[in-house]
Amino acid sequence: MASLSIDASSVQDLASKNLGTIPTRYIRAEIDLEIVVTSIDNNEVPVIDLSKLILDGNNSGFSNEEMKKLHLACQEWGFFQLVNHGVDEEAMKKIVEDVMEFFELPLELKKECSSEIEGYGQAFVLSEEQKLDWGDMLYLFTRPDIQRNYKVWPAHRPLTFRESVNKYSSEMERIKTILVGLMAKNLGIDQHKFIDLFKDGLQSMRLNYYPPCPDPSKVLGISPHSDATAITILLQLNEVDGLQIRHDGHWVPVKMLPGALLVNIGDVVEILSNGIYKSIEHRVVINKEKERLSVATFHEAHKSVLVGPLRELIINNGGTEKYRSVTSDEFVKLILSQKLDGKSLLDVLKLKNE
Ligand SMILES: O=C(O)CCC(=O)C(=O)O
Ligand SMILES: [Fe+2]
Repeated sequence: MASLSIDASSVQDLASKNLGTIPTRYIRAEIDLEIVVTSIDNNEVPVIDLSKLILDGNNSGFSNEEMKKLHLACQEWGFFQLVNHGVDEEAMKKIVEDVMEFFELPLELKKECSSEIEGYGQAFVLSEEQKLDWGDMLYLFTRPDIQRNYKVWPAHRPLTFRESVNKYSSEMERIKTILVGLMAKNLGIDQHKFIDLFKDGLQSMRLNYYPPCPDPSKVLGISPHSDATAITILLQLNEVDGLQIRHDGHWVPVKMLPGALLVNIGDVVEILSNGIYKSIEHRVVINKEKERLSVATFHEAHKSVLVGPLRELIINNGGTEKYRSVTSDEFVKLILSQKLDGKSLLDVLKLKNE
């Protein structure tokens, strides 16, 4: 999402200039006050082993215990690390290499990918006063194919960029479908119907680059937010951690396991599930010495889906609907207006009848 109106320069470029002081637009006065939990028992993001949840012919490897763990993770954390996910290793390796290569390109070449909504730049820079995130991104619509706007994809280098994104994006689509099927099972609703809600939904990717910062305690890579999608699957490209998630009133740092994917429930699944699953606030903190890179793959529901609690889940919940229903067009409009006035989308849609 290149700047909608104001051109904030590349943070990567800014950071490379060894500035003595950090420009005030990046400095957050409030961060010091927040509590970060480091290593408290039971305060680690759940780890789910997907190989225990795949139904093979005779069901031999299937673990009900792992299913329960998944259900709890979606209810209480809104996040889980996924291991033994079976994503093609070559596809993982190639996306890592090509995204790294993209951000190493000279600024002029990266800027060729700038545009209004998609492309290279920063998220939603709407005013001169707005605090800025310490990070750059390349934001692309990746699926269905017809949504791709190759004008904002790198044209020449990395040479294999299109191929790598295509392969990785189809792997993410496959994993998303498996996961929503498992969630339906856990929610006690029809798996095929639930999977269909997300079939051919928009998939987009946000390639994130967070440069080191000489005073990391004063900046944020991404401000606290919940994802306005259905499901997000995140890949951290190097060993530098930085993601923190809200849990029990604290910020809990995620220690990414090598090769794992991090999955989180977005606002749409929170709403569809009538609040049984939670879309949790998260933010990114910055490292003093090292850059951090990640790829977030966002999966939306199909645009024909009404974003509102599913009838079966209202009934199971004592008949109380917790959110108002909106069409997907209205939902997109709300995302944009909520960015303008800084309100949480979930708060806007929550019904106050409890
Ligand atoms: O880089 C990360 O770890 C998180 C990125 C994120 O939250 C996002 O792109 O929405
Ligand atoms: Fe996010």
